[in-house]
Amino acid sequence: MVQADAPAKHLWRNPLPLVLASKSQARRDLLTATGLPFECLDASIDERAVEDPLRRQGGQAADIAAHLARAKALAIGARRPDHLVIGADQVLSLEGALFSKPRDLDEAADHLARFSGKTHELHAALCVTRGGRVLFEGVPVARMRMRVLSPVFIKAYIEAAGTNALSSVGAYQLEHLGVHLFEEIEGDQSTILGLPLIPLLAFLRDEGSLLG
Ligand SMILES: Nc1nc2c(ncn2[C@H]2C[C@H](O)[C@@H](COP(=O)(O)OP(=O)(O)OP(=O)(O)O)O2)c(=O)[nH]1
Repeated sequence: MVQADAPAKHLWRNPLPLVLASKSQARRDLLTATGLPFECLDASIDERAVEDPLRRQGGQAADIAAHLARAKALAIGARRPDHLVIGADQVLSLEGALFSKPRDLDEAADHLARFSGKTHELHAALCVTRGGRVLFEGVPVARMRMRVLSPVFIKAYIEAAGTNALSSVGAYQLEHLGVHLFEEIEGDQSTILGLPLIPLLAFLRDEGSLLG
């Protein structure tokens, strides 16, 4: 799918559209908001095969997210060797423990109970490749101070959010009901939603594909 009539196509200097190596609706929506022409392709990599050895070696959240973002971009880059390909990945860390997307609503409730009253970090890795070469990498971090959540609130929140609580690493969608969970947020909204747009657009301007 290439965004047909990209609103910001006049800013785009590259004859080829961007490629987003992702199945994430949040990432697709974020890149759509930039108005740039892009195509979406699901990288479908075996994330466990990348992540598990790194976790066994004591890999940190940022390092694991960076490896996964790079693997996704390179996987799709093999199918689009002339395009700029964007890979992204997000890992949540809380006091050294790493969290992935909850598998079911019970686990989502368990995650929220563990995050309650504490500050967790979202490590949002971004990687841009072309022709098998990594051109840009970065892992911006957002710090999310969650308010103290009662078990009654968590139950009601999970019932209201439903399966949307399973589509993100923190069991919340900040732009929807997730906003009820927080006392304070430090970081860019696009970093929190999983595709850091500010550093991405800065790279694209420096690289010459985007009008500066
Ligand atoms: N709508 C929404 N999504 C969020 C939020 N925070 C994180 N996410 C999403 C973005 C990603 O889809 C997901 C992070 O999981 P991953 O980095 O493993 O990506 P995912 O497997 O979803 O897609 P991908 O690997 O890019 O095909 O969480 C939020 O506040 N709102």
